[in-house]
This record gives sequence, structure tokens and C-alpha cells, in this order.
Amino acid sequence: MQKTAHRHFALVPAAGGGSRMGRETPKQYLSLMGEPLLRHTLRVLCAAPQIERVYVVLSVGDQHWNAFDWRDLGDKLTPVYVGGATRADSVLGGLRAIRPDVRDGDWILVHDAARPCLAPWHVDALIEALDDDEVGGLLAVPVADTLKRADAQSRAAATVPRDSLWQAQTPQMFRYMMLRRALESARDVTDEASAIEAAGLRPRLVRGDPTNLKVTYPLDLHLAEWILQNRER
Ligand SMILES: Nc1ccn([C@@H]2O[C@H](COP(=O)(O)OP(=O)(O)OP(=O)(O)O)[C@@H](O)[C@H]2O)c(=O)n1
Ligand SMILES: C[C@](O)(CO)[C@H](O)COP(=O)(O)O
Repeated sequence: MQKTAHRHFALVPAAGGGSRMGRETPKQYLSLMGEPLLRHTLRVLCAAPQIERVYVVLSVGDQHWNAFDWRDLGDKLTPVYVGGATRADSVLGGLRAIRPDVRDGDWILVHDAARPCLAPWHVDALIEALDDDEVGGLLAVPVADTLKRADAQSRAAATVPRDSLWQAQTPQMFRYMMLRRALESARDVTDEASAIEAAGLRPRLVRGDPTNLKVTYPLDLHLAEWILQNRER
């Protein structure tokens, strides 16, 4: 029997408030090289030939999305106004919203709106590495710095052994129903892989690189601009 080809969909949580950025405007709408940061993120996903549709999860009361013209990104892009109190709530709300469009075994690539420097080769590497994987996985980079655990006085109480430690990035890529069930059972997770791990599974770590940074603090916006202007493959 012909094996059903599993499709790939992107889900972009973009319903945060950006409190660590310290700006009135949510960081996904801050200007990066003259365009909203979110447009850089969505452009790469909409241009990926493997990805059928790109769902962007907005907060229920999002007042910014309609101020921009997104038509140049093509007809893959679909906003869903189902953001929640936490990133995990927003992702789960997005998964529930897209249920009519996807099959249980379709791949969902969850990618932070706040990671605008995602490159086409990051998407290609993730899909190439995981398409036949039983569990799925995520882009990540091995920790390069020595890690300290702080005490209440911000003094180094211990050094955390860094071998086999990786920093998780996004996209994180899992099959629709596995991911939805894992998130519905998980509590207080900060990424999708944590929910999958809590279900007793081991997501594959696919080596990315530090240019796929998450814009969290003000300096990160400048780093992102430098990366987009100077990065070569
Ligand atoms: N309730 C939330 C919180 C976060 N996010 C999204 O998840 C991504 C990563 O989260 P983070 O960097 O923490 O963004 P914020 O929550 O906006 O930032 P902060 O924690 O500084 O408030 C961002 O693209 C953000 O828009 C979301 O969709 N819904
Ligand atoms: C999903 C993530 O980007 C992986 O590193 C990270 O957990 C998001 O954390 P945030 O506090 O919601 O930005």
C-alpha cells in the first residue's frame, strides 16, 4: 500500500508581549532593517518549498498585525488569533485551530516569531535529519561556555559540567497528534521538546548554529541586524 506522504506545516507563536525587551510594542513587531521583525521570520518559512502552510499564532487582541501588508509573503500565510498566557498555551491553541487542515502524522515545525535569522539551510537540515525519525526533534547548538550555577548572592556556587549540554532553538519538529497530546498532558514547559520528553520520548538534537538567535533583550535586535546583513552560508 502506498505510504501516505507526510506534509510539513509551520506554526509560529507570535503572541508574546516581549517584556524582557522593555518596549511598548511587542518585539515581534519592532523594526528590524526597516521591516517588522516578524516579517523576516515568516519570509523564510513561507519561501520553504517543503512547507505547505505557515500559521502565525497571534494574541486574541493583537492590534498590530493588520497595520502591515503581508501579501508579498504569498498565500501560504494564515493568522490565527488564539494566543494564550504562555508560549505553550499559544502553541497548543494553534494546534487546536489548525486541526481541520492537518493529518495526525503531518509534521509541525514550531518556530519562535522571535527568531528572525532562521536561514533556509536551517530548515533544510532539520527536515532532512528528521523526516524518517520516529519521534522528531529540534535545532540546537552545543554549549561552548563554562556554565555556573549562581547562589542567592549571585556568586558562583558550582560549575555545571557542559559536556552533552545543548542550547535548544526552534524550529522544533514533531508530528501533529504526538505534539498535541504531549502538550495537553504537559505542565510548565518552555519548549515543545520538553513536552515530548515528559511523555518518555527522546527528541533528536539537530546541530544548528548561533546565528539562529532568539531576540530577547535590546542588544539582540542589533545582533540580528548584523547577522542578516553579514551572514554567509
Ligand atoms: N504567551 C506567549 C508568549 C510567547 N509567545 C511567543 O513565543 C516566542 C518565544 O517567547 P519569548 O522570547 O519569551 O517572547 P515573549 O514572551 O514575548 O518575551 P518575554 O518573555 O520577554 O515577555 C515569541 O515569538 C513569542 O511571541 C507566544 O506566542 N505566546
Ligand atoms: C523555545 C525556545 O526558544 C527554545 O530555546 C525557548 O524555550 C523559548 O523561551 P522563551 O522564554 O519563551 O523565549
